[in-house]
Amino acid sequence: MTDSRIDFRQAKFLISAPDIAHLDEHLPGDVGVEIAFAGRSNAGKSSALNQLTEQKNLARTSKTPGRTQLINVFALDEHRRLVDLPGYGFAQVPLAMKKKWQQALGQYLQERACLSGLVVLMDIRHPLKDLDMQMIEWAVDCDIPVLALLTKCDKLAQSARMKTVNEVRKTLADFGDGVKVEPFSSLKGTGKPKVLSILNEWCHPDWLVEALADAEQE
Ligand SMILES: Nc1nc2c(ncn2[C@@H]2O[C@H](COP(=O)(O)OP(=O)(O)OP(=O)(O)O)[C@@H](O)[C@H]2O)c(=O)[nH]1
Repeated sequence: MTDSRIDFRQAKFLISAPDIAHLDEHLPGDVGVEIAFAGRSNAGKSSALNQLTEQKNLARTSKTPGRTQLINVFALDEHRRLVDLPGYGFAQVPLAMKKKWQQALGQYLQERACLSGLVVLMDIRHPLKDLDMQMIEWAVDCDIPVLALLTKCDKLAQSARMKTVNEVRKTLADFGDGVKVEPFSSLKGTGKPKVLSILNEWCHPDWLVEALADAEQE
């Protein structure tokens, strides 16, 4: 079957890269589908990746913000990958180091042709900071679908959670259908089926489904 659901539990660590030149050197090429996870330091990227793949230690989590400093790539299958990007917006690191990570992040986002979907993770208690908005706007400009994931939703009561979700949906509504907003908790698994369904859809762009069907027929 070419259009079956992706089993995200099969994710395997592939490579940690300081920049995309390193990715180009060590991966078969800028081909297939990559889904990237971006967000402010400490937004919960690594925890979300671990929850979505049901692996405790796939991505390294930390109480210390700014821990994810490299582009970490995980293979889902031969054609699809998940990418944990360096966290942005954390002030308390040496400027030179910060510059280097942000450069790697910008370069990945601008140059990686196989980038097929961007998950922008934001702590539900502090959503839509300037850098988050820049990230979302940039992806929309590049026609890349976005999932704004409001993390740590277990920290808010249901009513406060839905209030924030609705406010963020309202703010991002102008961007159209290409931007979705969902609450998520890595701790409780809240929102997981919805997120997996969106990621699964991104993993099946028409061009890839058609190419795989053609290859199967040959
Ligand atoms: N309560 C709660 N805490 C969470 C959740 N997700 C992450 N955390 C906590 O938030 C902190 C940061 O989580 P990480 O997953 O390491 O965040 P990150 O975005 O990968 O961080 P960087 O490495 O700085 O980029 C850790 O202490 C996690 O345990 C969640 O859903 N609920």
